[in-house]
Amino acid sequence: MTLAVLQRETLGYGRTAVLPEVSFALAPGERVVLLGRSGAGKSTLLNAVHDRLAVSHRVALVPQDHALVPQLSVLRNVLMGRLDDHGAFYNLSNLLRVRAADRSGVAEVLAEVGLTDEIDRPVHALSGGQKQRVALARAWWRGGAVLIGDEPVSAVDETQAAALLDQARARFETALLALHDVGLARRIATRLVGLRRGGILFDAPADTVGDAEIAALYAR
Ligand SMILES: Nc1ncnc2c1ncn2[C@@H]1O[C@H](COP(=O)(O)OP(=O)(O)OP(=O)(O)O)[C@@H](O)[C@H]1O
Repeated sequence: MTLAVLQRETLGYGRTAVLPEVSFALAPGERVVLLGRSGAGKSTLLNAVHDRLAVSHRVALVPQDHALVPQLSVLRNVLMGRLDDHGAFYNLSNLLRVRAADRSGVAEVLAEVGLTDEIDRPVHALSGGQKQRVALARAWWRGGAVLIGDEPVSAVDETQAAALLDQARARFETALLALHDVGLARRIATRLVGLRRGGILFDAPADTVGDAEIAALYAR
């Protein structure tokens, strides 16, 4: 069984093909990490898989730019992870006055990502790493079958990144992530996919991909 399949599909923008005739499948229980140089097409593939999956599954997304609302508090940004669970009236009234149960639920995920003291601060006043952790907390709050993350721990230190990826593993059965840190990729991935020059250079179980294969991805 697979959650999402691309079969010889050409992904790109307008008339520009970034990944011509690419094939990729994601199965339940897999933690797939995309590796490759900047511009190799990791976000392009991730977004294509997200678009297909989101039609039929609950997906928690951590986009590269975080997609937060800077003027709103951390609490309200995290609440947005479940906007589509409720009707407009619930969401609007909750925006004005957050229900106690929602606040305490969000406080729990904020504690996990180390943002307890930031719950009422506006997002624009946070550091880059704090903003990234708000985006992760929103995904934790949303939950779902699959986590899709585009460089989701790029702005935090390595120890924090490892802890956050461990949380991701505990919370989501299946994950598709783009990461630039190979050590972190090896920590979480069951499968590694290397993108280079408009195609997939390797797609294999993580423990079968050698360091030389990974180094070849980044060679000039
Ligand atoms: N919205 C867009 N419109 C046109 N071209 C785009 C757009 N987004 C990305 N591209 C191009 O597609 C190619 C792949 O970009 P993509 O963002 O998928 O790479 P990436 O591997 O995720 O890079 P990075 O590690 O820098 O995030 C690049 O050449 C990029 O310039």
